[in-house]
Amino acid sequence: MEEGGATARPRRATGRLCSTCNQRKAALKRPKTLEQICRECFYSVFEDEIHNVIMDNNLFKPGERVAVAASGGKDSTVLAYVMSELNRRHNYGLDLFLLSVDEGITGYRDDSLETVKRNEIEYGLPLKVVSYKDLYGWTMDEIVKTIGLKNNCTFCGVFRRQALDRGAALLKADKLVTGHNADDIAETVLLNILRGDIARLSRCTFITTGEDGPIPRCKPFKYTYEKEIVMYAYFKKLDYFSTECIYSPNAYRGFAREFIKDLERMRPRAILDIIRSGENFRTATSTKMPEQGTCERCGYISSQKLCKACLLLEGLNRGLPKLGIGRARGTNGLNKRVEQRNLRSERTGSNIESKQCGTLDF
Ligand SMILES: Nc1ncnc2c1ncn2[C@@H]1O[C@H](COP(=O)(O)OP(=O)(O)OP(=O)(O)O)[C@@H](O)[C@H]1O
Repeated sequence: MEEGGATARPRRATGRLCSTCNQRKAALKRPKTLEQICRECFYSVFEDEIHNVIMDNNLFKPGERVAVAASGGKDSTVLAYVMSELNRRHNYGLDLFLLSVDEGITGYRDDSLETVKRNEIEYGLPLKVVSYKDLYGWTMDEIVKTIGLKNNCTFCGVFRRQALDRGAALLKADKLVTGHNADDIAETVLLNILRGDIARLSRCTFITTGEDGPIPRCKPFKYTYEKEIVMYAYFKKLDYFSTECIYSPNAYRGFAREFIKDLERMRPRAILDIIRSGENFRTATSTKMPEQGTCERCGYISSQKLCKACLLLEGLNRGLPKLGIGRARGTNGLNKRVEQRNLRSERTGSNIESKQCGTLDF
């Protein structure tokens, strides 16, 4: 078990009094601020910070139906728990639901869905499960059998994004919330810089996205550190699933993640500062940004004639799985060029995108 990683046990504080209440013994060192703090005060600051983020950003309105994207992992389990606590405590007046996507990964998602089903009962939140098999006709197991491990995260990320929207529509949800945390966002800022992806860089720090699409999605954990989420889940003894996806050998993203963890070890604020840099990033007015339209085939939002999910699906169904892999840089009509380039690489066996990468959109 890696020290300080997402699965690490909290570091114990050393016999001092809690720096917040000055009464109880400190039980941990808060990763975000390095304060020695007792459990009770940790729960309070953790929950209050999330409540303040929700209020300051007007994330919800009373009466809204909110789907919590629940994978069974630590982030979304803590999110479901904290959302239902805050909803009750502060009378948000929200109708909360759990929404899970079954990607069809045997030995991984089937097990984590069992966790979500237990949480459905424990938290009293109705659960809706949508599957890749039903939506697209393919499970990830079948996709990986066809395309191998390379690029499988692209299929999974693109399909999941749309599956969550479709599931939220079935629930008639007004908003979708995901468990993306501060570390995830800092990592995505870095990856978008490394890829020179200006369009995504400029929107990846937004706390709410997709307001012009079918269902806005929000990230209440935008400023919440992963280590604190793990500690919270650990101390509260929440029931979550902690195995890594069996198909995610994403070396490039992993490198960015490790880099951020190293920075955090030296200076915990580094995570917040990377997010702030992303927030303050401005694009030159001369930079051409993609125009949002709808997919000709499925009607889902897309900046191209066909959305990425339809392009990937067409590739799978035509036996040309590399068809939709790679990046169309935003301008209309590029779909065709990406398609032609990928068909060429399909024939020659080379691949234009050597790194595996899931979607960098939240
Ligand atoms: N299969 C899924 N079904 C529903 N929501 C999902 C699913 N996979 C991911 N999500 C949502 O997207 C968020 C980020 O997913 P990611 O794959 O980065 O997982 P993670 O950081 O390990 O989060 P978690 O600990 O919740 O699994 C999750 O917190 C969750 O809200």
